[in-house]
Amino acid sequence: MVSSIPLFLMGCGGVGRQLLRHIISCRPIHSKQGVRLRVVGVSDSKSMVAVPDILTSEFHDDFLLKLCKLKSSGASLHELANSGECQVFSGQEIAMKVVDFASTLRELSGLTLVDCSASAQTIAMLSELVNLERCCVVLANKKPLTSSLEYYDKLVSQPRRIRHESTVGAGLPVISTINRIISSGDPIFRIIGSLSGTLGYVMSEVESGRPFSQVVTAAKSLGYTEPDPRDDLSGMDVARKALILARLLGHRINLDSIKVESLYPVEMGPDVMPLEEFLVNGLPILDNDIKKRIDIASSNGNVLRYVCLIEESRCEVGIQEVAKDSPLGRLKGSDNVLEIYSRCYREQPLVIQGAGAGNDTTAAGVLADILDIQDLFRH
Ligand SMILES: NC(=O)C1=CN([C@@H]2O[C@H](COP(=O)(O)OP(=O)(O)OC[C@H]3O[C@@H](n4cnc5c(N)ncnc54)[C@H](OP(=O)(O)O)[C@@H]3O)[C@@H](O)[C@H]2O)C=CC1
Ligand SMILES: N[C@@H](CC=O)C(=O)O
Repeated sequence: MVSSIPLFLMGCGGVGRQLLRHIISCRPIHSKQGVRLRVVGVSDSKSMVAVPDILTSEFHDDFLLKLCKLKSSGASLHELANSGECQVFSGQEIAMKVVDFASTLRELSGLTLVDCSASAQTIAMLSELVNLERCCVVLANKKPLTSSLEYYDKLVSQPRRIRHESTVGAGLPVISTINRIISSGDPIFRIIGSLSGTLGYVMSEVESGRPFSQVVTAAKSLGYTEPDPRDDLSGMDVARKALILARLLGHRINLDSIKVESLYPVEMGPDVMPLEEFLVNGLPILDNDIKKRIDIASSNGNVLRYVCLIEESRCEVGIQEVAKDSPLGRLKGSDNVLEIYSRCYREQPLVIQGAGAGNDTTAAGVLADILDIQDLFRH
């Protein structure tokens, strides 16, 4: 018996495109597992392409590769309008069409909505659709889970139908591990770690002598940063991950209850300075300050790490001086590390460590999540 899983992908940037490539290259593995991933629609910030007949057709792999190539060149999906292989929608039509597809497919097979955008615009639609029978949601995007508690509650109200492993730790098994610990009745009382691939990479590279501005630019081209790297440098991206973990532990808090430390001043923020200007002129202004802070830590025999701490009612993220020879201090490159303390892991924490950012590992995490819900699509 084959599970045919219709997929709608929102966002075809670095992660979304890598997901499509993984889907194509894993076809033989999935076939052995009795699973067929049927991509029926893809959207970017302006347009959406969908198969001509949502009930029966799927995008061919050649079309998906063409789509990836087009998006890698910076073009809009709208340019596929004349290909004769898809329907194209834009603006308000997109959300209406997705809801329409989900309603049509719910009787037959269901639909998996995969959010690989970094947008808040997907939140309302996802939180409604997850409640539609046989509709599943897989997220790399952290924003749906870090907006209001009302949206959060709606999204997690169907736990079998939502997966979001890649929202924290990219491909690392963080969410599934915590869920297992919680389900076993083992109370988690402390989580501490370094949860930003970008900030981990930046700190360890600046330590080895490279200028901050150069390293941030490199992190962006390696696919570690958010679309606007200030989301990482402000600490907000880590704060979102901290909020996802804290809410998973049952803390009824919002983003604004988290103490966050930014690496740049407010006058360089997204509301004040255009991204291009920040990358070209803003970043180099920060080089000396960051180097000075790292040198001071080094003269104490320490290193700087951007640390996330969740403990009882405390939830904070910021720079800390840590011993070079500690689990956090030994981190290199884009690795994340997470220490979980619970009744069973009281003295020696359960430690999860590995690559915490990058298109490849993140897309792999998303794909594993999609496969994890395959049972819901078996007939
Ligand atoms: N990179 C990483 O290491 C990790 C990333 N993530 C998360 O994965 C997500 C994607 O990251 P990444 O691929 O690097 O980001 P990119 O900026 O490369 O891609 C974002 C994509 O989302 C599209 N988009 C924007 N708004 C919408 C919308 N309203 N509806 C549908 N699509 C939209 C963009 O469209 P357009 O092409 O038109 O601009 C673009 O294709 C982010 O939420 C990020 O936090 C999570 C873990 C790790
Ligand atoms: N920008 C993030 C990517 C993963 O969420 C990071 O640097 O960790």
